[in-house]
Amino acid sequence: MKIYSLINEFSSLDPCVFTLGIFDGVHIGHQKIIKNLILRSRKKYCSVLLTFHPHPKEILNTNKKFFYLNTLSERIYNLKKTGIEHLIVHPFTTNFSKLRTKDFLKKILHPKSKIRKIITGYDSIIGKNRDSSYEELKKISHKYGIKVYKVNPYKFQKKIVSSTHIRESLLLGNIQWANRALGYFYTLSGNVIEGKGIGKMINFPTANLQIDSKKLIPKQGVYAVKINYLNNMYLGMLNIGINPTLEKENRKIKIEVHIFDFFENIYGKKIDILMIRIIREEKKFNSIQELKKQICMDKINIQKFFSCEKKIR
Ligand SMILES: Cc1cc2nc3c(=O)[nH]c(=O)nc-3n(C[C@H](O)[C@H](O)[C@H](O)COP(=O)(O)O)c2cc1C
Ligand SMILES: Nc1ncnc2c1ncn2[C@@H]1O[C@H](COP(=O)(O)OP(=O)(O)O)[C@@H](O)[C@H]1O
Repeated sequence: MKIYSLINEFSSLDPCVFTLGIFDGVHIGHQKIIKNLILRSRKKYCSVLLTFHPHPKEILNTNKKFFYLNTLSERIYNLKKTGIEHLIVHPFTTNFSKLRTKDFLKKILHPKSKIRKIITGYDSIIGKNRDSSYEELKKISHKYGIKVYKVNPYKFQKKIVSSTHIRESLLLGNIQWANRALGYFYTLSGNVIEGKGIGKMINFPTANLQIDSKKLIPKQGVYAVKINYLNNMYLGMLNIGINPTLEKENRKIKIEVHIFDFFENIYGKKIDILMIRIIREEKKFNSIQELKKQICMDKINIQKFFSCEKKIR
């Protein structure tokens, strides 16, 4: 896959099929659009996907911090896996957002453009006047003999799959719905940093994860997870929270994982935590012994859950 960092950098030499959107998460709805793109491009045309970064909500709603399902490199990685040939990651700026749909489309659709077909999601056109953008797109495309195909929204359990719904589900701890909508396990990746060293003292060492500050952290609580370390998969339990039992002042959210049957020192190493399901809320215990007892119970429950999961498969 070839990557371009500006629309102008991309000048297709071959006729192409084109789609555009933000694609945060590259979920099953996005995947449906991309499959359609590749299907319609097969053999005859090259496939081109135009995306934007940062997310428009991050640039336009500055009063509310925006969190991503995918970091940019994760998004690029997920898009690469779909098999598209050309990816344009154009910067999204306030100025760019002021561009009227018509003017934006003229930038990419003109008599010399090699675009032959455009695939769009049910709401994936951007531009200042977003509401009328689909009609505008059809009108302008028609003028240049470009065909426009609209892909219907993907629904799962009667709910439209959208990045916004997936973000909401993760914040509510509904990891299963989010995973089904994503088509893969929601993953927190980063390097292992030092904590307080209490984990080892209670026989539950926990690798503390430092993640990208813009990555969405699911609801606080204890989770059954899988861990990818050096391409080996382990089972484990994750706590997302403020450690109210031991931490009196620091309210910063910590992400820490105890990996089952694992004994290595992995400070500074990269791990990926694949979220499977929430087990319980984080609680404040009266003593470290009570906390330890609960973590022992968590281990039993999570191992039981994983052994049932294996039997089903
Ligand atoms: C599976 C699991 C569940 C946990 N549940 C709680 C909890 O309910 N309440 C709490 O205060 N801390 C909880 N913790 C966090 C522990 O307090 C924490 O792992 C311990 O303080 C070690 O921290 P350290 O890595 O900084 O040494 C949990 C940790 C794990 C791994
Ligand atoms: N099973 C395990 N799960 C997680 N980390 C482990 C495990 N075994 C050894 N470790 C190592 O121990 C460290 C965690 O020990 P801990 O006492 O909780 O210290 P810290 O507070 O610095 O995280 C991890 O960062 C990792 O290097």
